[in-house]
This record gives sequence, C-alpha cells and structure tokens, in this order.
Amino acid sequence: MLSDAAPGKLRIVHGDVLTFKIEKAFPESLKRQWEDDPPNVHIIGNLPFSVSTPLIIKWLENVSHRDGPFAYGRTQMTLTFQKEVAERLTASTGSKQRSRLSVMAQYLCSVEQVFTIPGRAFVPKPEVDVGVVHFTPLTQPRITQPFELVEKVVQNVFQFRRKFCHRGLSMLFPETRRPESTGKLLELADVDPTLRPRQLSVSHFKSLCDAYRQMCDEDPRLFAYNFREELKKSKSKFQEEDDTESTSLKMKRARESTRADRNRTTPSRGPPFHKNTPR
Ligand SMILES: C[S@@+](CC[C@H](N)C(=O)[O-])C[C@H]1O[C@@H](n2cnc3c(N)ncnc32)[C@H](O)[C@@H]1O
Repeated sequence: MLSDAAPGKLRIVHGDVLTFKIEKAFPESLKRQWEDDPPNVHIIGNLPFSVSTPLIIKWLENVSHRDGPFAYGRTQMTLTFQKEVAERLTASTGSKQRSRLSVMAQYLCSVEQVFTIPGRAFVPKPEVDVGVVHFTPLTQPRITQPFELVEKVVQNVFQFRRKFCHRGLSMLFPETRRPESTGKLLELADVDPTLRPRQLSVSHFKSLCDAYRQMCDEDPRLFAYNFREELKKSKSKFQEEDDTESTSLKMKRARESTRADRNRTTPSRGPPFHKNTPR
C-alpha cells in the first residue's frame, strides 16, 4: 500500500535485517569516500530489542571493516534500544553504565542518545522505556587495531567489572606467566593497574590494545590463547583424573568386597569335610 502510494520513491523489501545485504540495496552512485561527508544513505530502525543489540555489534564490526552498510562510506544510523542499552552505548568514562558496549561503539563512532520514548507511547506498552541513538562513524577510529583484538581486550577487562582492571587483563595470558605478562602489558601501555574498568577511557583502551598487539607480534601464539579453553581443558583433566581415581577406587573396593565375601563365605561352608566325616 505504502509503495503504491509513492511509485518509484519507496521500495519495500520483506526480509531479515540480520542477513539482508544492504551493500547491494542502493546504487553505486551514492558511494562516498570514507573521509567525505556521510553518504545520502541513512539507516533508521525500530527493531525488537532482541534484534537491535546483536545487530549493532555486527554493524560496528562492519564500520571497522568499512563493509556491509558502510561500503557507501560513513553511513549514519538512528536506532532504538531498550533505554538501559542506549545509556550503555553512550556512557562516558567513569559513569555507572560504562560497559563493553560503550567502548566498542565510541572508538568507532560518535554516539549520541537523541531522546527517550516512554514505554506508554507504544501499543502494546513495553515494560521499559526506549532510547533513540544516533551513530556517525568516525573518519579515524580512536583505536587502530583490528576489531577482533579490540573486542578481546575490552571483553576481558569488563568481565570483572568491579575489580581492578589488571584482574580482567590478566586473563589475556596463559596461567603459567600471567603475573609477569600482565605487568608487562600495563607497563607498556602506561596504565594504572588499580583503575576500575569503568574508569578506563577510550585512550586507555587504545594504549592497552597497542601494547597487547606488540606482545602478540612478539609471540604469535598469544592472540589465539583463550583462558576459557584452558579452564575447560584443566576441568576435563581434573574430571579424567577424578574418573580414573574413582574407577581405581571402585576396582579396589570391588577387590576388597570379593575378598571379604570369600572370607565371609568360607566359614559358612564349614570346615573342609573329610570323606569319612559324616555330614
Ligand atoms: C517494534 S516493531 C516496529 C514496527 C514499525 N517499524 C514501527 O516503527 O512502528 C518491530 C518490527 O520489526 C520487525 N522485525 C523483527 N525481527 C526482524 C528481523 N530480523 N528483520 C526485519 N524485521 C524484523 C517486526 O516484524 C516488527 O514489525
């Protein structure tokens, strides 16, 4: 109905925004250089919250690779989120809402919460208020390391959000050399180990990512290290040891009970009888 009312001006595509190839949806002529003003392509979305949060992570990665919707240049986005998520996306250093999402969004984009829509404005009324957030990709990202590396550092720091930042950072390194490597990282980055994750600015994260990159270049196996896998391996090793121990314990118990059985049954059979002994 809408596209009939605006012939040639409106095209409605029925599809899944998570898989739709926006980079093929508009004419090539709309493409701009990255450093130019944003192109005449604007993404506006009011999606379910279960879609908008994974989508913004995917789109931030696209910003860093300059592909997907950002093949046209610095495509701007205006999207709705649950108010708390909107606050996390825009949270400044030191604020209570400061999180992984704040750093990942702000190192790549200028992010602004434009307004809040009260839940009562919707039918049916959602449980929460809605935040409208505007993103413009930066001409120069504030951290120049690969997205995957930044994501790994930021994620490790924020997994212990109430502890000092050295706690989360230490998990970037294998257990056997955790204290020395964490010390080296913090020294190279010149970051105070007793800062809490939410006190770290984007430039702190830049220094940490640059230092971690230097350490990964010195030891090419380091980036692939994942403490969760180490934990899983050592858990399954303990489990195996546990299993072996309980198997040998079971076998020992079985041997003991057979022996006890034998001892218990022998007397019941009575003394070995002699042929001539009357029974
Ligand atoms: C909150 S409603 C918004 C409706 C309308 N756009 C508006 O602003 O009033 C969310 C809409 O997103 C659609 N939707 C849900 N998941 C989607 C997905 N993966 N891809 C595209 N649309 C989706 C739903 O069908 C629903 O129409």
